[in-house]
Amino acid sequence: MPFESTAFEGLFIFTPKIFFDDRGYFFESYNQQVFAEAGYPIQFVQDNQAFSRYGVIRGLHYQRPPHAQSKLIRVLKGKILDVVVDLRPASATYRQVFAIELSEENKKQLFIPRGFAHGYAVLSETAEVLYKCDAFYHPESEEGLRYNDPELGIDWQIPADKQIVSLKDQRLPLLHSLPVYDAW
Ligand SMILES: Cc1cn([C@H]2C[C@H](O)[C@@H](COP(=O)(O)OP(=O)(O)O[C@H]3O[C@H](C)C(=O)[C@H](O)[C@H]3O)O2)c(=O)[nH]c1=O
Repeated sequence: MPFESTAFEGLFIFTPKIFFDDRGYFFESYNQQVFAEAGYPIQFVQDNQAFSRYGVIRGLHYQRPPHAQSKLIRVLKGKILDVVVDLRPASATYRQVFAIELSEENKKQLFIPRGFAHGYAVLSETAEVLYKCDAFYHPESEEGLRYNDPELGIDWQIPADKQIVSLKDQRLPLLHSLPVYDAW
């Protein structure tokens, strides 16, 4: 089925219907009406695209309120481990981690509501990641969480000596020192 909920409120997986024929395939990667009719009335305003090679870990990032972003993540080429951390204090899954493989092959997409830190690790030789955001980039509001925080114990599926992480991300705060926002 196209929409699969998760144990995390508002976090869901979208798998588009693929139309195959002898030329190849076609699918609607996003349709605002389909999402709205499924109960997800979303107004995306910005599309992002990132290319990375094996071992790159980007994240864990978010924009603090009132510039928080919901995101719809998909992989055009390659395979990633997509990871989110629930930063919503009122959530039953507060400070819990959800991870999923998104790939060119499975064509799965992950919708991430506002209030989550987001990151991904590139598991293939290279990966091309596309994602839609429902709020504009606001660099002054950018915050983040250390990808290898022992309190989270995320298995990025990349050997430590192969991990490629920006200096900025290596210096992000740990979960216990993160500001807490009650409303996202
Ligand atoms: C996010 C963003 C970045 N930029 C510029 C700023 C930098 O000069 C350059 C690279 O940015 P950054 O190093 O923040 O890129 P990522 O590490 O991939 O950041 C993303 O990583 C995780 C996975 C996310 O979910 C966020 O969307 C985003 O924070 O692109 C822009 O011009 N617009 C943007 O929306």
